[in-house]
Formats: sequence, structure tokens, C-alpha cells
Amino acid sequence: MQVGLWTVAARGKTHLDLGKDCPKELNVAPAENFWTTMRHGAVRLRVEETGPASEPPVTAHQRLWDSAQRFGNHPAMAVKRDGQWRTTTYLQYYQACRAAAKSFLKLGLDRFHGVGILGCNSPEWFIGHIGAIIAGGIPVGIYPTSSVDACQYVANNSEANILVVEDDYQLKKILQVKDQLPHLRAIVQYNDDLKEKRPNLYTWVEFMQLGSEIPDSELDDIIASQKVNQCCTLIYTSGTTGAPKGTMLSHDGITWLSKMFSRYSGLREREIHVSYLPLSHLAAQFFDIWLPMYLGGTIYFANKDALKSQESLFDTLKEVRPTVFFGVPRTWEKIQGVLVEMESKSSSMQRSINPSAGYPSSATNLKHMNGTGSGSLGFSMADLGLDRCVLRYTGGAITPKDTLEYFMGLNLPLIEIYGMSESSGNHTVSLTRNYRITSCGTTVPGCKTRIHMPDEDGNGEICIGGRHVFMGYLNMVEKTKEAFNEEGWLHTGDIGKLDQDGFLYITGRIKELVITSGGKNIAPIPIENDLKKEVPIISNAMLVGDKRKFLSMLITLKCTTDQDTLMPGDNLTPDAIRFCQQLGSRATRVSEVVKSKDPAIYKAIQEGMDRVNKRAVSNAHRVQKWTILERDFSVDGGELGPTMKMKRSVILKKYDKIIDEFYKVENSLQGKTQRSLAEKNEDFKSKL
Ligand SMILES: Nc1ncnc2c1ncn2[C@@H]1O[C@H](COP(=O)(O)OP(=O)(O)OP(=O)(O)O)[C@@H](O)[C@H]1O
Repeated sequence: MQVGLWTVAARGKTHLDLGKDCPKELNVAPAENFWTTMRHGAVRLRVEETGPASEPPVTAHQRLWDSAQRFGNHPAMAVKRDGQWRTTTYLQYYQACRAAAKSFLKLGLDRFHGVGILGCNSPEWFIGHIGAIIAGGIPVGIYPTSSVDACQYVANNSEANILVVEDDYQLKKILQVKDQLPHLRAIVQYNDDLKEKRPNLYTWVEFMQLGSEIPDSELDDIIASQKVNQCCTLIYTSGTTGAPKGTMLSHDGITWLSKMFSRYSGLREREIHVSYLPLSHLAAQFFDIWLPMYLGGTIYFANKDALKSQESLFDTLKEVRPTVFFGVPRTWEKIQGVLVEMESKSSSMQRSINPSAGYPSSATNLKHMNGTGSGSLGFSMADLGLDRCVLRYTGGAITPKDTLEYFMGLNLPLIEIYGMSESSGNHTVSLTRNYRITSCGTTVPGCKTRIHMPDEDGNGEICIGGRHVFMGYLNMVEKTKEAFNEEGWLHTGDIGKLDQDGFLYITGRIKELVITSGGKNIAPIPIENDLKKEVPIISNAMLVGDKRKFLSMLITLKCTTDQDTLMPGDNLTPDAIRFCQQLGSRATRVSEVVKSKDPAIYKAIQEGMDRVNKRAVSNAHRVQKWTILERDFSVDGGELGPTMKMKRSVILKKYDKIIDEFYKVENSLQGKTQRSLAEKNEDFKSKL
């Protein structure tokens, strides 16, 4: 039978075994299993006979080549250099990737070996990434914030032959461990001048010329030998739930999902994007590299401090005015904070506030939101550069309901998406025409969702099937086996439910459950978000209680970024100061609040906690003790991952002494909630 360009003998099967005994020209390697842990391994394709999953599989090179044909002189990327935006067209992008690929070959890149890219988002990051793929290597992003040890781990684990580093700061990290990287052959630095010449260290300009003598035919042979069911990219998980794992994604998984998502989500051709989230994370790669490549979008690179300084991000947004924008929930919370701030500063008495919700009424304010002047709210979306942004995506973590409702009130709903590294991109998406608040939307066509062992409310583990499911964790057989069932379904470790129309709701993460010593399973995020909503001065709240007798909480306050270190500073944000003033406190710094145990603030937090505790479903769900930390969590501080989810194990370790105090001292000086009789009884029983 005919499936697209392919003739396949199998009939009546859900998955066509293109991987078995298929002719060479199909670009499919023979494979028996749905998973592998070997860098050169191949997996069975999950192409179906009909429907969206029957699309012909293509390699990454085929996708880029196709885009270069379709979008030739249209800008693929723009970066600001010396105050000017410099663009690269799709044709130039393609040619640059080929040149980089030849240079990688010249430097001795072996098939299926790593090319580590360590630095902030830039055209060189993209070109190094795609160049590595078409040269037959495996690109792997390393977080710019990674410690020397973490860089060494990824470089070693991926058997990297070449490391592409951004600047002297990143170079120094690699030089410290280069003698412990047996596969490393060369280092390329893509920004700044080299401070000193060393053997096998190249500037970007030198690098791009290195391969000029390699014949095109040599590269073309390598490209032609690439198989759609082999590894295209390696993504190291961010480690929010344990040691990073090298997630192998196939060419087909990435190219097929980016096509399906593009068609279904309402994205149009030639959208304008801003790249600012760390590219080592899959969500950023999906939005910045693969979706624009399919649709001919143009990527504008934000300044490298965009993640730490919202002013810097807003500067880029205002200049670029993207038509689509992906933010992790924390980004949207920050934008919400800025809007609320602007609104409160507005002297206009004609604001249209919806008294019941406390949010602007959508009907009256839509025209202002569209960027036509500051209007009655005291701000417009043009002030943020989002006036022509039609698709406002949020995902990567749970978006607080309060934030969803706020933007809904502005008639600018946030479009929730759900995915993970292991799903090559987004598995579900909300649609502007078909939207349910707090749901991550419906499953992308051709992808499959199943709820494993649902409880009476329909909640169970979300399982994912389809061509976009990852190949396996590099060199980790046990972890890979845990992720898959026998039929090749991926167990996500997330808890959720589907409604009758197929809308997915994420309700928890098995991987994050707090299990008290009394054996109670407690999902921390709803409690943490509830408290943040009750007490708006709180920036982060982390529930503690695993293997402990009761729950406690670490709290940080909203503060501004220190201008020198770009780390969370000691100054409270303007809205946090306003919160203090409303309570009669004159505090302007976190340290003042903590050192003086500012009675007004501590009382407000305790009262908020009491309200949260009142709503607790059982005594075990009540938070007994809490404390305010002197410094907010941050990516650089190591407490937050790239999607701003808390790295719980890091925080537990970093603040272990404070936590131990919760459980050591009965009448601690920290905030303490009256313990219920039932809890005391439970304690008593466990002591028997
Ligand atoms: N829209 C969403 N709502 C709620 N949670 C989400 C959403 N999108 C993604 N997530 C969460 O993020 C996870 C995927 O993120 P990622 O692939 O970065 O791995 P991780 O779970 O954060 O951590 P690790 O890197 O340690 O494995 C999902 O499994 C889910 O828990």
C-alpha cells in the first residue's frame, strides 16, 4: 500500500514497521524496538497508515533545505551587533550551517559524537547546532549557568569532540577540565576576541573557514546517510527531579511534531519571534529553532541579560513587537506585576475595574490593549511590545490560575501548552478558538494521550504515544525502561485528567509528590500557589515535608535584581513595598523584614497561611512552620531550572540547616501554626 512516498507491505497495524528491512532510500535504519540507549542506535518508527501520523518522515537537513527553498531571502534571524540589527536570510542560514558542518568535520567530529554548545542565544548557537546535526554529530546545549562540573558531565557523557563556547567566561570553565575530556579535539569561541591563542582553539571566523576545502560531495554523502529514526539532538533534562539525563530525540520526532504543531496551533507563516529562554532547554529549541524553520519565521535575539532583567526583555519586545511569544509562567507573572504596577500608577479615575474579580473588564479595555494609546488603564500592550502578539503561549510549568484570569480579564488569554523534553516539543496546545481556562488544551493531531489508572475523579498518570516520543536516555537502560511500557507509551510522571472533549488538565507531578512520614501523598504546587495568591509579597514558596512528620515551608519575598551581579538583590520590588506600606510597615529591603521579623509582614503571611490551611483537605496537608529566606531563588543561584521550576533537591540541600530547625525545635522562633490535635495524635502514634 502507498503511504505518502513509501510503499509498505504491512496492513491493519497501528504502527507501520518502516524500520524493518526497509530499502535504503527510505532513509530509515532497521530497528526492532521503540527505544534505545545507544548514541548510534535507531528506533522503530511510529508512522501510521492514515491520518496525521502518516506524514512522510524527514531528517533535520531535509527540513532546513526545504525552508531554504521556500523562504530563500526572507530573514531567518536577526541579532543586534554594534547597535544595528543584522539579519541572516534562510538561504544564508542554510549555507552557514553547511559551512559549519564542514568545519566540524575538519576538526575531527566523529559520527554520533557530541558538539557541546555553551553560551547564550545567538545565531552562532543555531548554526553550530544545525551544523553539528548535518555533519552527523549530535548537538547538545549546555546551560550558560552550569558549573564547571556540570559542563564536564555533559561534555563527557555526550563524548563531545568539539565544544562551542560563547566567551572568555565560558572558555575558562572548559579549560579547567579539558584534560579530563578524552574525546575533546577542539574549542570554538563565538563571541569576544580570544584573550590568548592556544592550540585547537578557534575564533568563530576562523572556524567558519576551516572546512572550506572539504568537498561538498563529502558532506552530501554524510547527509544522505542520515536516518530519520536515529538521534538528531541530545537534550539534558534540567535536573528538577534528579541527575540530568541525556534525552535522545530522533529526526522524525522533531520534524514531524514541529509540522503537526504548526498546522494545528494557528501559527502562521513568517511569524516574528523573540529568543530569550535558554536554548539548552527543549521548549526554547522547539519555539525558536524548529517551529520558525517550518513556517519561515524570523527570530530576533534578546540581550543576554533578558532572563534576569525584565527591563532588558521589554526593551527587545518593544523594538521587535513579536507576533508570537512564549513565556514560562514566571515570565507572565512578571508581566502581570508590571501591568498591575502601571495600572496603579495611572492617575486616571476612569479605570474600568471589574469589581468582583479585581481585574480590568475585558470589553471596555480591549481597544487599549491593542496598543492604541494608554487609555483608561494607564498602559497599553504597546508599552510592553506585545501589541501585535496574537499568540501568547505559556507552559513548562503550571501557570497560576490568578495569572490566567488576569490576562483573560484583559481579553488576552494565555495559550497553555504542555510538553516535556521526552516529547520532542509540545504534546498538547490550547487554541484561541477552542479554549478552556486552566487546561493545557487538546492533544496535537497524531499524538496520543492516555490516563493510566485514573482515580474516581479521572486523575491518573499522563501517558504519551506517537512519533514524537523520545528514543531513550543515553547510556541509561534502567531509566529508559522505567519511562516506557511494553507498547512504547511514555510514562510522563505527571498527573492529570482529560475532560469529555479531550482537554487535558495537569493536576500534579508524581515526580514531585511530598510523602510525609505518615505516608500521606501531598502535591506541593497547589498549596504553594495558594499561599502566593493569598500573600502577594511572596515570590517563591517551597513546601517541605518528604519523610517528615508535618509540612513546613520556605518563603522568599519579591525583590529587584542587583544591577551589578544580576542576582536577586535585597531591595523589595515597588509592589512589595506598597504591600508593606498598606500594612503599616516601612520596610523597603528583604533583610529589614527578616532581621526585625517585621511584625506586620509576618502577621500577614501567617494569616494567609491560616486561610490556606483552612482549605486543606486533611490535617496532614496543613503547613505547620515557615520561614522567610534572605535571598530569592534564581537560575544563577541554582534554585530554579530553565523554565523557572524550583529544583527541589537543590533547595533542600542548600537550606538543610534551616529545614532541620523546623523539625528540631518545637517552639521555634520561626512562624508556627497551631498544630491540631489530630496531628499531635498522629505524631504520638508514630512514636509508639
Ligand atoms: N502547561 C503545563 N502545566 C503544568 N506543568 C507543565 C506544563 N508544561 C510542562 N509542565 C511540566 O514540565 C515538565 C517538563 O519539563 P522538562 O522537560 O523541563 O523536565 P522537568 O520535569 O522540568 O525536569 P527534569 O529536567 O528534572 O526532568 C512536565 O513533565 C510537566 O511536569
